[in-house]
Amino acid sequence: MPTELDPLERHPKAVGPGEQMRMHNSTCFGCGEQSPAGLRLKMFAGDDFFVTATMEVESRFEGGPGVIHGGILSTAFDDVMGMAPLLIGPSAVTVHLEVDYRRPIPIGSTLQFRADIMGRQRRKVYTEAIAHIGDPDDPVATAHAIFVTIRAREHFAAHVENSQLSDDDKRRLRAP
Ligand SMILES: CCCCCCCCCCCC(=O)SCCNC(=O)CCNC(=O)[C@H](O)C(C)(C)COP(=O)(O)OP(=O)(O)OC[C@H]1O[C@@H](n2cnc3c(N)ncnc32)[C@H](O)[C@@H]1OP(=O)(O)O
Repeated sequence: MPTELDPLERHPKAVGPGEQMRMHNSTCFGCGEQSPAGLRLKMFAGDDFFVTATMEVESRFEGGPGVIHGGILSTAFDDVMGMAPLLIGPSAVTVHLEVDYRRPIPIGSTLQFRADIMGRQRRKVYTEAIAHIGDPDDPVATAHAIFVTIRAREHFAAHVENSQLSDDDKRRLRAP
């Protein structure tokens, strides 16, 4: 992370501490309620610059026998950390993601996430996150990611047609 950082300020329209974060896209594989096979992550704004989330480790997420698939875990980290920039400004997309897997995560467990904004420099937002099963001081995995803020309408304009969103939602996204 660079040493020269911009000041962090909570966005006036960000949801309040303790409130559920609004889905950034209802058909998102990570947090969307309309994603048929998604992770259905529920996320909450924390104080200052962090978000939390929980995820039931369902048997459909299995990788090795009886444990979570590493790609599923990194997807969850991506989405939880990707919500954090919304506390300080516009939507942002991942440009870099790294995950450290520390312990096997059993099917049937409840994973808890916390993602913190570490700093911002121009459009780059630096985040770190932990996943734990009850004891935040003993994480089962940790992650770091860099997000870059975008103008969402412009960024997705060429792709909205491929979305699972309803035609009405697609029209709303395209509206000026
Ligand atoms: C409806 C609402 C939905 C809201 C959507 C919210 C989704 C959140 C949850 C899901 C997150 C995802 O999975 S997102 C999906 C996966 N990610 C993506 O598809 C992103 C693909 N990448 C891109 O489209 C592009 O790289 C952009 C738009 C992010 C950036 O391109 P750009 O606009 O031309 O900007 P560019 O100058 O290249 O980069 C800006 C700054 O970032 C730095 N930068 C760029 N890439 C990297 C990198 N890999 N590692 C470090 N730094 C990087 C540059 O050096 C520069 O720093 P400096 O010059 O300032 O120093």
